[in-house]
Amino acid sequence: MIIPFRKMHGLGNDFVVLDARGAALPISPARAAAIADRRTGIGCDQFIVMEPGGAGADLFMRIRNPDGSEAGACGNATRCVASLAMDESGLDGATVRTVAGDLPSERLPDGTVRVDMGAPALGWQAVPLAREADTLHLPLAAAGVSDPAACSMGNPHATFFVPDLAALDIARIGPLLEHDPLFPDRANIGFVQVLAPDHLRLVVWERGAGLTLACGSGACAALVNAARRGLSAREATVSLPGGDLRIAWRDDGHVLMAGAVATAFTGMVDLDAFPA
Ligand SMILES: N[C@@H](CCC[C@H](N)C(=O)O)C(=O)O
Repeated sequence: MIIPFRKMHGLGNDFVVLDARGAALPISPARAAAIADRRTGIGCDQFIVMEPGGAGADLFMRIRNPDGSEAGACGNATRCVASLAMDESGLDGATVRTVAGDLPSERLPDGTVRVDMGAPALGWQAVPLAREADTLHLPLAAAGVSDPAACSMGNPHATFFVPDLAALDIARIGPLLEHDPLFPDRANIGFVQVLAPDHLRLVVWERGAGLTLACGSGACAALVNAARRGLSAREATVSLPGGDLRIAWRDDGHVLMAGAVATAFTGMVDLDAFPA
């Protein structure tokens, strides 16, 4: 079965996007993982399938990591597929339905796309954690880092605050922390250096994906956790290796994320060339 795909990205956090709105596609976790693999497939940080949205949504977005696991949220992919939906409708707004909820997006005058990621969940059961703990100060540490804060943005995040990101070996400690028994569903692990109350520098070790150039939900979690700790304002620029996101934690609890999106290229993929 040969079908078209799009390669999209938000700040270098890249996605293979398939369109299953017209007809269901035979995508197993193994097939998604093989296509997402940069050595054997097209390669991407997340494998995205657009499905029919149903009433009240422009489309449903299914998210898989390169290890085949399904994720509840992907902020950058949400902005990418919302941008596609807006291109199709000619409107400046679109709602993307995910397993974690409906996410309204809008195109801003400067061409960037802003998504309302909803309210973070701050309770330990919601993250989720394996046992009761204060999500503002998790009992968790690894070489050079300790005392993270956690929240869910529809997916689990822990955020460490460090004086110098360059001093960390994130490729070594990231996987250890992702798989810590405190996280029954594993977790995305963010490392934040506070540059100013309105400017955070962030690197994320993503669950099921590893180091990425940007993680939208991780940027939201970083701002939420920094603000909860009194380390930042409720609105800040979050600088990631791939570029900047503007994050605002509104007084009504919703977190807004704005940034660039792009289509890198389009092509055709033979699904039968990958494991069923
Ligand atoms: N890149 C994403 C997050 C993708 C999912 C994550 N790895 C998970 O497993 O929760 C983003 O932009 O939010």
